[in-house]
Amino acid sequence: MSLSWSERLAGGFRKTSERLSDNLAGLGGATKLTLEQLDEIEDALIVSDLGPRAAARIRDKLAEHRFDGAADGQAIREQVAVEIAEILRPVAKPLEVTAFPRPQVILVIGVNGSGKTTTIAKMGHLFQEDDYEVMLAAGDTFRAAAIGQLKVWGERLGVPVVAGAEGGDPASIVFDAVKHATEIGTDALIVDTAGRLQNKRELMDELAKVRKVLGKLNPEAPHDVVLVLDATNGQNALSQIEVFKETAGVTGLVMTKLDGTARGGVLVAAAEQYGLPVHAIGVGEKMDDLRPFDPDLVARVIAGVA
Ligand SMILES: Nc1nc2c(ncn2[C@@H]2O[C@H](COP(=O)(O)OP(=O)(O)OP(=O)(O)O)[C@@H](O)[C@H]2O)c(=O)[nH]1
Repeated sequence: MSLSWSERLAGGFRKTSERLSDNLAGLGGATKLTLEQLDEIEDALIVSDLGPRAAARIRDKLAEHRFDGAADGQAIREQVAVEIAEILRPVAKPLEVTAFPRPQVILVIGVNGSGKTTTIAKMGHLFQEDDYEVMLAAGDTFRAAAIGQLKVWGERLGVPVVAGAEGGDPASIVFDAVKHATEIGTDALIVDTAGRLQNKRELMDELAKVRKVLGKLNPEAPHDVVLVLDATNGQNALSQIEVFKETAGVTGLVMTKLDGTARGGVLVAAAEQYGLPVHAIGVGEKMDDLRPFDPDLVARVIAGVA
């Protein structure tokens, strides 16, 4: 039996929400929380991957809160959901196609295996649902398999894929793709990049070259630099944001693999620490498994009150 969207989402945040619920159980009693209870809640939030900054902020808000009647575990979790939503709401921004002239050029970066290629296909599918014309570019020329994989997704979506040979120059592929997309009036051009972190200098040089070439055709491009993060990496996701922000000028995030054994709480830590837009979240390997990020639902799932 296939699981619903929110059931899968609950899976991805289970580690976070169960830990939080276990640690909040048995708390409460008065209309105001005691200092000791606030300490316990803050600790529970930290061990649930929300990070020290978000945990401290939520603690401060809870300290001011006067509960309606005696605060039990459920009431505390409800209030935690409200405070998490406050942190997440400002970063929830779907990727919008607004570029004029077309195309909107979206560079997609991320470490190998983060789900980058699959996410590109899923993003393309989301755009198609809104009646946008999509084109893909295989700028990850580092691995032949990556080019092949993108072509397969292109066929499934029924969209053109601009690709070159393995080891080819990504900047020239991107140039061809932008030129072609401009000529035929494609709305969104989504570019796969090698995005390897092993060699920062190489990555920076490659992206700088891609930007330079793009600028010749369209000074506004790339319009977006989207970093794909694997939620199963937990706190590592934060250090990836740090590095890619510096090397690639990330403008927004997509978090994938929020289905299996993810530690989704890290999304709250990322929102609090970096404030980068979260465009969408992925909860599976299929085409329609990427959805715009719903901050209120995610907050309630994390707090265990969804
Ligand atoms: N469970 C789950 N698996 C996913 C999700 N997104 C991607 N995957 C899987 O993760 C694996 C890696 O995905 P890719 O899209 O190939 O990742 P990539 O970052 O392009 O990897 P490279 O091509 O090696 O650089 C694949 O097996 C995908 O099916 C998701 O949201 N949930």
